[in-house]
Amino acid sequence: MAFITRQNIRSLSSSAALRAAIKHVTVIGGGLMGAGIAQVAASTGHSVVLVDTSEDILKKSTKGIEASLKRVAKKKFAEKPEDGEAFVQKVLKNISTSTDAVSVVQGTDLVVEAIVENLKVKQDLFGALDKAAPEHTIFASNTSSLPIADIASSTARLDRFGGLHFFNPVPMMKLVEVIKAPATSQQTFDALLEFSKALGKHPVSCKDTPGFIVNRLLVPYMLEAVRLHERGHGSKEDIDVAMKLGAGYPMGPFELLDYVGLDTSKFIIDGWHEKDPDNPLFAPSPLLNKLVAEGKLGKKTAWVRNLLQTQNVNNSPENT
Ligand SMILES: CCCCCCCCCCCCC[C@H](O)CC(=O)SCCNC(=O)CCNC(=O)[C@H](O)C(C)(C)COP(=O)(O)OP(=O)(O)OC[C@H]1O[C@@H](n2cnc3c(N)ncnc32)[C@H](O)[C@@H]1OP(=O)(O)O
Ligand SMILES: NC(=O)c1ccc[n+]([C@@H]2O[C@H](COP(=O)([O-])OP(=O)(O)OC[C@H]3O[C@@H](n4cnc5c(N)ncnc54)[C@H](O)[C@@H]3O)[C@@H](O)[C@H]2O)c1
Repeated sequence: MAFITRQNIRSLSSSAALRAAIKHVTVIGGGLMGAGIAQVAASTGHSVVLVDTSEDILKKSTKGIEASLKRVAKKKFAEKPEDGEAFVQKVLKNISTSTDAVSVVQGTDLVVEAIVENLKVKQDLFGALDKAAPEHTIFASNTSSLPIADIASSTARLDRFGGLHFFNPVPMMKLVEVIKAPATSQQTFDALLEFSKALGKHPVSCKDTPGFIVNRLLVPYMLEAVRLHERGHGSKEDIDVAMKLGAGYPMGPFELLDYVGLDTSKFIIDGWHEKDPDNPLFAPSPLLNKLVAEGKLGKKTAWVRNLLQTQNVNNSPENT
């Protein structure tokens, strides 16, 4: 039987407090991933504040969440559509929005960051939030490819910082990679595992290594598909069909690239190329660079185009 000391009572109670505490979640970034994370957290009874840089973006995010919730409700409440509508309204009530991350983190238990895949931008954000958030608040990044320890280095809460890597589309994909950086405390890691389970997801434990588990395998596969096509060894369509019918993947690599977003994919490989410049797999792709420069980002381009039209910012032909 273990002796109960003042110290382990303190650590047990703070561990329980961390676990019990995640009720209020701030999701930063209302794009593809942030909107999905906010939706799933709100659907599982968490109170969520979704933050982005403009009211217009937040309006689009909320509309996207409502549309996705309706798809979920249609299936879940097939027999009683009126219960489905009540479910959608109840979940939406759990979500509020803001353009001021620093002020909203003052009342939050967990921050999940899902902004652009750029180390400096993420560090700046967390550096500012660290000064405003309460002691107990856990910070987590949804980064696809950046080391969690590098992002956390702009804060003074290395023990309360981890990775929560969700998959796209968040409402459908069951996996969450929970990343324990060298300084992440066991309490924080456990709290993130518990939170993932509370969302109805299946967490796996990851070390803070490049690409964690999924992207360490997926990114080289997708890059190899692009290289295969660049060598003229297969059309995009044939490669997609081959991987769907031959390997049983739900989407081919080009379809998935389009779904993930070409900008995010470019950020990922540019970052890996910088770290491993002699690896030909990570060499820049002129085609990818051209498409991103033209604002052709894949499936989300339609979303961005709608947004620009709403804002009436730029309807020039190169943006259409
Ligand atoms: C040289 C330069 C090249 C650069 C290459 C570098 C590449 C690097 C890229 C790495 C990217 C990493 C990104 C990230 O870190 C990790 C990821 O997220 S990877 C992506 C993981 N996701 C997938 O692999 C998705 C695979 N696809 C699927 O599982 C399915 O296709 C789907 C998305 C679930 C859709 O299913 P389908 O059957 O195809 O289509 P349906 O439309 O019929 O949908 C089925 C069912 O699902 C419901 N549904 C779908 N989406 C949503 C949603 N958003 N919300 C709610 N519900 C949804 C839909 O209603 C259907 O329901 P049903 O009708 O069946 O009741
Ligand atoms: N796209 C994917 O399939 C996928 C999957 C898993 C993880 N991720 C990771 O999730 C993160 C977000 O990816 P995404 O696809 O949702 O990108 P996205 O471009 O769809 O959305 C990013 C959002 O963040 C907002 N934003 C940027 N800077 C901000 C700031 N300082 N404060 C508040 N909001 C800000 C943007 O306005 C945008 O709405 C990235 O780190 C990406 O690597 C992406």
